[in-house]
Amino acid sequence: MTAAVQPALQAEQIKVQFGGLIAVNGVDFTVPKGGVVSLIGPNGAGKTTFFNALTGLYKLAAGRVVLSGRDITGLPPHKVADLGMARTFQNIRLFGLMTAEENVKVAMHSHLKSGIFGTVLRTPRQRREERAAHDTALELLDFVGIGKTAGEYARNLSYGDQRRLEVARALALRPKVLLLDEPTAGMNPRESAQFTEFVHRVRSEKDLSILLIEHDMSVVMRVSEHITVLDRGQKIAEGTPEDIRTNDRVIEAYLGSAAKEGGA
Ligand SMILES: Nc1ncnc2c1ncn2[C@@H]1O[C@H](COP(=O)(O)OP(=O)(O)OP(=O)(O)O)[C@@H](O)[C@H]1O
Repeated sequence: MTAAVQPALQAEQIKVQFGGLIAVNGVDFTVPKGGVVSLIGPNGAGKTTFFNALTGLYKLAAGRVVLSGRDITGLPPHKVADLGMARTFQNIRLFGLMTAEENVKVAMHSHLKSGIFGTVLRTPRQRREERAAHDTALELLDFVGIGKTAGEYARNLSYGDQRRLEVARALALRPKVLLLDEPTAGMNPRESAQFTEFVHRVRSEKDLSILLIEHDMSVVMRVSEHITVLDRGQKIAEGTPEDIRTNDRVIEAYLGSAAKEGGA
């Protein structure tokens, strides 16, 4: 018998509580190695709270998070990022008055060796690292398709390019798992259509696993191999895009008439 491949991320019985409100209640969730999986559900279902619980931003009331076989439950967000889980945010969080290149370089800091004194004193080692960081930042910007914007202020980039920059910044952490929170929000239809191909290219060329929260059903159905549906903090369904599209409970809670009409 062959051993099962270890999942990239495993969350067991996740529970998050805000005072009397249980925002996520006993959710089990797995991101297979190399997979692209999505989390969907109506507004307030608990999707972002679940992301925040996985990445250490919120304290768990119960449950366990395992990243590539390592228990990361209760670790702070920077530690979780160092161990290989990077994310983007629903509301873009870039440094608007820094250039695209600088935004990526800031994220690379945890991988640089010379630290703050090297930065002040500019030792030869620090200069070498700076050159390497510059090259890597440009490579990542090229990779996400915005190489030409390296010297521009982040706040001057188009919405779609800002989203790409967020992905470049997350990739600078060299993650094993990439979490994207509503990555196509604000994108125009052409950008959203290109996004599916982009996600698959990131997954295969950067050799990682991707978990996304996404409201645009045409994107979800095209991009995902597996979908989990939350409603009021609980998992109500999971399966392939086809399973989800035809699941009565999901249609009732979330997809509504759009799915019945084949529009989702
Ligand atoms: N920091 C917080 N403090 C208190 N309640 C919160 C907090 N964050 C979220 N909630 C509540 O938890 C529930 C789940 O919210 P969450 O934002 O996770 O849903 P969501 O599925 O991401 O929704 P959306 O699709 O609108 O982003 C909601 O009832 C919300 O009001």
